[in-house]
Amino acid sequence: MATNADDRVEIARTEEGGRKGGGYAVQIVEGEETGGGFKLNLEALKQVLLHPDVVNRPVVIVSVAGAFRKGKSFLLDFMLRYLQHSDESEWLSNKEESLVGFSWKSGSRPDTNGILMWSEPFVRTIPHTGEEIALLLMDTQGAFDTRSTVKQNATIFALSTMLSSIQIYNLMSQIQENDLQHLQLFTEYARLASDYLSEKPFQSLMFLVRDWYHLGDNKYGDSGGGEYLQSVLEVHYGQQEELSVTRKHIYFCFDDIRCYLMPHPGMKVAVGGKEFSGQLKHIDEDFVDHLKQLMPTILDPVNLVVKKISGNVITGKKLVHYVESYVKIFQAGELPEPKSMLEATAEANHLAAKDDSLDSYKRTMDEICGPTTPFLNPDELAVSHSQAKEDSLNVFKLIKKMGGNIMSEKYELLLDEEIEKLFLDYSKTNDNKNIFMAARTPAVLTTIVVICYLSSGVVGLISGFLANLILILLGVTLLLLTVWAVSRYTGQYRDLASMIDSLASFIFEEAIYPYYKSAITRGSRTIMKQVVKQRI
Ligand SMILES: Nc1nc2c(ncn2[C@@H]2O[C@H](COP(=O)(O)OP(=O)(O)OP(=O)(O)O)[C@@H](O)[C@H]2O)c(=O)[nH]1
Ligand SMILES: [Mg+2]
Repeated sequence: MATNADDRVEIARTEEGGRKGGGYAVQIVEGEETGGGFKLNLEALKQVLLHPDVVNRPVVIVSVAGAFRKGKSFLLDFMLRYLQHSDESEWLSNKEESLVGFSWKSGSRPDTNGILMWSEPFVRTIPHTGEEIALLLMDTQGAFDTRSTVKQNATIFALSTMLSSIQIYNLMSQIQENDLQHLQLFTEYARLASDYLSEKPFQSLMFLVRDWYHLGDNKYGDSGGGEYLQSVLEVHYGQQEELSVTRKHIYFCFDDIRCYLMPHPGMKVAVGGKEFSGQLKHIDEDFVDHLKQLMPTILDPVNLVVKKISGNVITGKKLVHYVESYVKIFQAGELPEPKSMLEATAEANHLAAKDDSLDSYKRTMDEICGPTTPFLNPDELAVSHSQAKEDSLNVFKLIKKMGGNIMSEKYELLLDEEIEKLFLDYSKTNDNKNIFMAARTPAVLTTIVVICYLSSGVVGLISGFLANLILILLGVTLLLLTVWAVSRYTGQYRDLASMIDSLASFIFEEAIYPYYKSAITRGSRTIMKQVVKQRI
């Protein structure tokens, strides 16, 4: 029973046998076969949410999510049957009827793809407010199947949590710590996407534990579930921080959290087979009895929770816009990539190793050229840097890390880059300690002032205009020198002082230093010639 819209199973509209209504599963979100993405089927979404019974009515959306192959769609089809019967005593009376609606199947291969909604809404009246609402059912792709990435699983779970007002977290046998961790990861992803970081973002959550065996601990049903949930989600003094953080996060995310413990449905249901198509005659009585109790616990109008976003009641029409914008957020690639446990641990290992190695480099370099040490010859500094870098890379290699060579190479490159950046800072600090370097700007500017002053006198004999120009240059240079001195003294206008430093460096490198060098060379040549002459 595939769930593609092309070969969907349709329930023909009927008023007979106590069952009223029909419909079929509509694919709202479709997972892509390759590339790991998914796409929104806007027309299908509008078909459900702009249905005349839904468009202007507040909606209640009941979603079932959780790991794959755990009877989610099977359960939803019982919800459908319950909702399509007006008489509660009758809905489970036909023992031969096949279970139809959302596609379900036995076997080990995943079935449901993306997110589906039932095409027909159920209009109900909330007793205490008298409000008429449209109830919609939502089926989701099972998480952790062999074809989906962590991101796809997180996206499907997050989207169904963001869109539903009652999320049923379907689990097998018990609630395990990894189930809570996944719920934390997925709801955190949903919280990021919905931007509701400071308020309770989601409404009702029900842990539905299938195949509950531990009757000695807790009884089946709502009250047994409540006690069990309390023991699992308890936050107490002395609890390890990691465990209490997960629990606090879950409590924070939902307005209301419940749990229901379901009995095993019997081997015919669990194993499946050709003659089993969901008929009640093959299902254990205990399970059927609890279906009778579970359905009103979730679907009785007294227990329905109207969909609200930021405190505002959401109608079908409004929900279309929310779905569109939520899907865009997930597709835009702006959210951080959710990681598998191994990936996250390996990344944390590598980050810690990189930080330790960087610290080792900093310690060595601080000893050699830290703020309290005197100026060091730049060539010697470069040699010390190479040695410290090599030692630091060795520290990184020696630390045991999870994640393999490819990840290590990536972080080694990062470490290398960060060390080189640090070296630039160390070089700059070292240069600043050189008093000749520090005096370069005032020396260059004073030289220009003196040259201008002397040359203006000589040039004044030939041209008054040129002499005036030189005096203007002298004035400007004096002004720059004053600004530079004030900035260096007061620590203000540092950008301006840096610009003057750069200008002075440029003049020194391009105009003064070449003359100075050639003068020195010429001078030494003359001295050498005189020495040679004297010797001859
Ligand atoms: N053990 C056990 N099996 C169940 C239960 N309910 C349904 N099943 C069986 O589980 C199998 C899978 O049912 P589905 O409803 O297709 O499961 P699903 O979680 O929707 O699976 P995916 O769509 O692949 O995620 C079927 O063989 C059902 O008969 C249950 O409560 N306990
Ligand atoms: Mg399914």
